[in-house]
Amino acid sequence: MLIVADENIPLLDAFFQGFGEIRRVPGRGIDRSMVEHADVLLVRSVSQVNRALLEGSQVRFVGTCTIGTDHLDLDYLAEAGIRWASAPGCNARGVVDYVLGSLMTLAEIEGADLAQRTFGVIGAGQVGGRLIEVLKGLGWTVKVCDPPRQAAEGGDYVSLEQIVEQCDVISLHTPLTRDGEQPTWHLFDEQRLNRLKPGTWLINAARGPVIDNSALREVLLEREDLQAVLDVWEQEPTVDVDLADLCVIATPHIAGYSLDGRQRGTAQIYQALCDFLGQPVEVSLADLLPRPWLGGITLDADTDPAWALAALCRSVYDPRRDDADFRRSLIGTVAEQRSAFDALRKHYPPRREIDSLKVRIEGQSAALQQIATALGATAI
Ligand SMILES: NC(=O)c1ccc[n+]([C@@H]2O[C@H](COP(=O)([O-])OP(=O)(O)OC[C@H]3O[C@@H](n4cnc5c(N)ncnc54)[C@H](O)[C@@H]3O)[C@@H](O)[C@H]2O)c1
Ligand SMILES: O=C(O)[C@H](O)[C@H](O)COP(=O)(O)O
Repeated sequence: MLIVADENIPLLDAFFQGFGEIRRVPGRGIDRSMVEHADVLLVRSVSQVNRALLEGSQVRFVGTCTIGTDHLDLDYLAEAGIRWASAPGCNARGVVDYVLGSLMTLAEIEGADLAQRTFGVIGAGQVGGRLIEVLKGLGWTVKVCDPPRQAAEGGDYVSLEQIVEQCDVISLHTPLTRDGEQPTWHLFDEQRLNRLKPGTWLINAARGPVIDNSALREVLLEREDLQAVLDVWEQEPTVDVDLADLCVIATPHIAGYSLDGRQRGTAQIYQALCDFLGQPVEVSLADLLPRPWLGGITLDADTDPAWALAALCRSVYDPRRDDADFRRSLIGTVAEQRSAFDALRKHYPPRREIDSLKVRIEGQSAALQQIATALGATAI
């Protein structure tokens, strides 16, 4: 069996060498000649998987080691009888850590009390759902907009307009969709961006085109009260440098790049391939994932809760370094910037998720206990 795989998928040998030959290819430059003799194609979000790539090939299984599936032409895969799998939720915690780290930075820059802000989460799936749990666990006010979920299950949801009118912080966690009843392409267009409350913080770690990037650039130029955090870009790896300059935090699509999340994505696709081939699952991620790096943090019961929250979040992930690295890369020609975007992602320094953090509180403090529990840290 020939497996053609994006060279940036971690643990390829550990999970897939038992199936046959693994041929590594550059994900962004993948073409027909590279896949025509493959039985299995393993990709990440930078490969467009469609008729143009696969027609005439012998590929029977496509696995994307990512949450997002907008780079797969699912209609074509169904029509061609090609089985596909993604890795739902694999790096959701990493994205939550990114949003939390960004909030700590925004609060510091703006001198804001996060507990006094109203949070709006758009999309309550794997990422948004976990984020909502953390924000509510911290005792903060959260409004949620997810029309598809609302239609399917009912529940305590608000409209997009209510989010725009009532929330001080808006975090986007929808898939990128262009069709259907609730398309998310340019969900935040010029009109909607202009209606944001004064002083709104807008965070996008979903997919770039969920916000009309040109409109956002113009609105940010006009309205200095707004603050934007962007991890994803409409034309990535090409970045609108003027827009990046106007953002408080700008990063090269690394929100979900925790070591745990990336390895979990590979493990999920390995399991899906075993299922497709009717083979037993023999390799376990638990045997491969490094032990947590941060043994534990001890907080004295008198620690100021706001300080403790920022310290815990930042001990896990602080986006300021990624922001600085990214801004340094936004020089030279567009071609140089595009390859720098990919290089920052390819050589991304490993980081762990907050789930692996252990917290011990010396003495009794309900406030600190609430923070540790909300973050998902393990009590020791
Ligand atoms: N930046 C990163 O590194 C990174 C990492 C992981 C995931 N992502 C992206 O984050 C997004 C969310 O991922 P997820 O795993 O939570 O997806 P998910 O499919 O689990 O959840 C998405 C939710 O959005 C809802 N939704 C769909 N259309 C909507 C609309 N018009 N308005 C409001 N809600 C809508 C769905 O009903 C669903 O509940 C995806 O775009 C994914 O590709 C980015
Ligand atoms: O969809 C996802 O899982 C994320 O956006 C993922 O982090 C993208 O990473 P890439 O596949 O581009 O390496």
